[in-house]
Amino acid sequence: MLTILNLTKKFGKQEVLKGVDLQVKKGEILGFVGANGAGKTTTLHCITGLEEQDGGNIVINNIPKTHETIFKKQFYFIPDTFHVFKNISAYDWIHFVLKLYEKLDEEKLDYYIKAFEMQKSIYKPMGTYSYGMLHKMALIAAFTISPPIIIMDEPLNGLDPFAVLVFKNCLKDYVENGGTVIFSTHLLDVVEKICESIAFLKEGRIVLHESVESLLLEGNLETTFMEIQANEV
Ligand SMILES: Nc1ncnc2c1ncn2[C@@H]1O[C@H](COP(=O)(O)OP(=O)(O)OP(=O)(O)O)[C@@H](O)[C@H]1O
Repeated sequence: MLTILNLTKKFGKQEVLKGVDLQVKKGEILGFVGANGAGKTTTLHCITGLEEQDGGNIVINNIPKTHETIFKKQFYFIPDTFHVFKNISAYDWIHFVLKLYEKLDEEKLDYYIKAFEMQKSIYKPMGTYSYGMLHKMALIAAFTISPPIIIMDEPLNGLDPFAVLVFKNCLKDYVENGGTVIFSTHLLDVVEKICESIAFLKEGRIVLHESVESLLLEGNLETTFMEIQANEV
């Protein structure tokens, strides 16, 4: 579903991505982990076009990133920071996004608004929203669109325990219906519970991409993380 080959990116003289190679299969939920500053957000921004890559190829659902218009409809990206239109209601914003994706489905939208218990606040201006509410708004848009792949940068930040549970259930349904997910996180217990696989990014390269099940046979994810950090690349 997602193929990244030899992705490179520099900021000034700093080589942040040194040749990222990653394949995510259809139906996979991939936890994307790495130390602070490893380059996770940069990788996600290169995939989604928020940052221009220096080199490498990115293909989603057999469509190369160079076919920009159609490529952008293959994914929905939830960033870790939101650029908010302060006076626009979340409801209007979601409608706008759904129309862009040509996926306006009122019934499905209502379903997710109710699932995340946003019935009361969805008509309020986004400028009045808390960080967690903005995350829920983005999740409602993502699940309503149900694109081939949902890409998320630390999606659980700001979510209360109820919203986390709803998120997990929606994710399960989405994947059972053919969706694919990649999300960055520092929460290894979440990866353990909901991801099929995990990819470790270290110093600009993927150093391990394995099924969670097989890693758990060898130990816990925390130990694996610590060992990877301690080893030479
Ligand atoms: N716009 C930018 N300009 C200059 N340097 C940047 C920029 N964005 C990121 N960097 C640098 O690139 C490196 C990787 O940053 P990135 O945000 O991708 O890491 P991360 O793995 O997502 O980190 P964290 O887990 O802390 O969120 C860091 O050293 C960061 O300072």
